Order: sequence, then C-alpha cells, then structure tokens
Amino acid sequence: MPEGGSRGTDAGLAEAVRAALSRVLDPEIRRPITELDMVGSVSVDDLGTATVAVKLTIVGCPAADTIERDVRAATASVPGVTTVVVDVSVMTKEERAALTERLRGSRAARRPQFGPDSLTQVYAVTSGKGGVGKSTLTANLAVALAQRGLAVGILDADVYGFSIPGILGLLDASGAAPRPTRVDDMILPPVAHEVKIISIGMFVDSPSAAVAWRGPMLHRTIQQFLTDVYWGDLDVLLLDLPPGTGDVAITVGQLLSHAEVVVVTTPQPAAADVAERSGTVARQTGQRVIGVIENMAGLAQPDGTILDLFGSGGGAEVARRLSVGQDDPVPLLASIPLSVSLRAGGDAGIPIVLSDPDDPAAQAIRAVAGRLATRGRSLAGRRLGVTIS
Ligand SMILES: Nc1ncnc2c1ncn2[C@@H]1O[C@H](COP(=O)(O)OP(=O)(O)OP(=O)(O)O)[C@@H](O)[C@H]1O
Repeated sequence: MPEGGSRGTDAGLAEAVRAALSRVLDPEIRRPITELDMVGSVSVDDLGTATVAVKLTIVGCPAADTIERDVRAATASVPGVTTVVVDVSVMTKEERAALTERLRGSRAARRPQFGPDSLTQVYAVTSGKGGVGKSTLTANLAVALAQRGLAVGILDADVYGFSIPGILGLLDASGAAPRPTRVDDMILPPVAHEVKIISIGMFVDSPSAAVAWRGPMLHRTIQQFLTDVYWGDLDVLLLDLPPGTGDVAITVGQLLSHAEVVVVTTPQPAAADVAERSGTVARQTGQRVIGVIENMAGLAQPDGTILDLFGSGGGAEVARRLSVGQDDPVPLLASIPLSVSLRAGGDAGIPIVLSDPDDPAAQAIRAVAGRLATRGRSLAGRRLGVTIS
C-alpha cells in the first residue's frame, strides 16, 4: 500500500529516488544537484511512474542535457520505478542568489580565494622566455595530479599565448575556447579531464585582443578570476604565467604572495639567464621558488643514443643559481625529454599522461606530480587560528 500524503504516491520510493539523485553531480559546479537545491518535488505513483522536478540555474544552461540525462538514469536505476518524467524549469532570481551566496559567501564578504589561510596549494609555473613548454607541462601536471584523486584547477594567465584550453581539448570546431557559464556574477570554470580551467582566452573575441592589455586591466582580470570564479575546494591550483617578468607576475605576487613558483627552462645554457630572472622576480614579490623543471632534454634515437638537441645542463644551472640566497636549495624536479607524443598530445587536446602514460616524458611528468602532491602546504607564515587561554 503506498504511503505518503498525496493520493497514489509512494513516499518510500520517492525517498529512494532522492537518494539516487544525490549521486548526480552538476557537471560544471561539481557538486550533487540535491545539495544545490536543483531538485524540487519528487513523487512516484503506484504504477511506478517517477516525476522529478529539476531546476536549472540559468536559462539555456549548457549542462541541461547532461543533467536531464543523468537524472533520468539515476531515477530509472531505483527498483520499482517503471517510467521517468523529468520536469525541467529554471530557478527564480531569489533561488539563484541564495545558491551563489551559499557557494561563495555573501557579496559583501567576498574576497579573492586562495588567500594565506587557504589550504589550496598554489603553484605558479613560469619561464624566462616563451616556447619552452610551460603550458604543455602545466596542463599535463594538472591532469596527472587529478589522476591521483586531487581536486585541481588551472588559471591560464598567459596573456601572450593562452594555450591551455587547446592542450586540454576544450576548443570548438572553429578553434575558439568555450565561454564559461555565468550564474549571475559567478563564473563556472569549464572542466576537461577532471581539471577546472579558466583562461583569458575564454573572455576575448580574438587571440590577439588581450596582448595589448595594460597592467591595470590584467590585474583586474586576474583578481576577478580569483574572486568570481567558483573553484570549489581545490587541493591544487596551477597558474600558467606569461613568460618573463611582466605585469602578470607582479599581480600574482601581490594577490597570491604565498604561491610557490616552478620555473621551466630548456637545457640550453644560454636560456639560464632569463629563466633565473623570472625566478628572482617571484622571490622579490615574496614567493618561494620550489623547483626547476628542465624541458626539451635529450631525444632518444632509434639506435638508443640520445640527441641533445638543445644542449644540456641548463636546468641544473638555473636551480643552482636560484638556490643562492634561499635557505633550502632549489631542486631540479625533472628533466623532461623531447617527445613526439607529448607534442602530438598537446595538438590533439589529449595530454600525454592520459594518451601515452608510459612515454618517458609522461613518466617524468607523473613523477613531478607525485612530488608536488605529497609536499603538503607549508604552514610557515600562516595564521593557525589557535587561541591559548
Ligand atoms: N618535451 C617536449 N617535446 C616535444 N615538444 C614539446 C615538448 N614540450 C613542449 N613541446 C612543444 O613545444 C611547443 C611550445 O610549448 P608550449 O606552448 O607549452 O610552450 P610555452 O612555454 O607555454 O610557450 P608560451 O609561453 O609562448 O605559450 C608546443 O608545440 C609543444 O607541443
């Protein structure tokens, strides 16, 4: 005999459907739709027809099809449900405002995320000059960290070459990066290979537009990425910085002074000077350089010999120079070989750590991810909130 208030409904089954729906995640916010108040009434009649009311955050929500499909599948998986009816509507302005406030705190209290008290490990990946593989390594490191079960985000602030969306396969057929969904003033970062991504390239009409931005505009944009983007609880945030020592590096130094810096360089000894400079600027803004990655090292030949196309020793040299004046020596975290697979993975939008994890370059990147994942955030200089009475 059906229980529950209304005629012909089964409250027990409706509860079971709600429980099943708590496993459906909003694909952009990455939280259960039940927690986000996106599920309204749920009823199951005595013929087993389940009717589920779903409230999307905004009109034209790009995740609508996925949510509806997942809701149908979860509801249909409940034993006793024979038919599923999904009734889709959109949240009211008030419901939406309550949701954004719950996710990010009230507008008045809102501050840039990842401040000194945050538990998120923030790594700024920098290089002295362009084209050394900084973005490729950032993207692969992020995916390798996500593969280890960590919640990972990338903030692509490389104004001269925002290549992260392409390397992670987010571009559409015309080569454009997706426009992130906005729920009021909250920006939802697109997700690729389990990594949340925000890139300057998602907000400009042409790839050349942002290059001309002056310091204050860049500063405001990065500040907005840290304030208005719903990152959720991240374990690791990786920042892909433009090469060199310009405005973005200084902004990041101001807004995220506890970020730790990874310097990417090639084995070419001549590149060591510029790479060292980018590390030095980071230190001047209070950030700590935690390691150097040498990229584009020796290419393995079919006969087993190694071709040092870009020379050798550059990474160790940069690490040695950046160690001067630091309490702990700066380690050379890895030497990543030249790899056709690594390049091809970036072109195809499928990072090598997924597409060819046994390639020596992928193995070296995964080893760096292992080191970064197990470092633990330094508590030095943080307020611990302990009161001694
Ligand atoms: N180890 C490697 N082996 C082969 N190709 C590589 C390797 N690392 C990077 N590449 C390729 O080198 C090119 C430059 O890489 P990437 O865009 O990551 O550099 P970058 O330092 O981020 O440059 P920019 O700062 O100018 O954007 C890309 O085509 C990439 O696929």
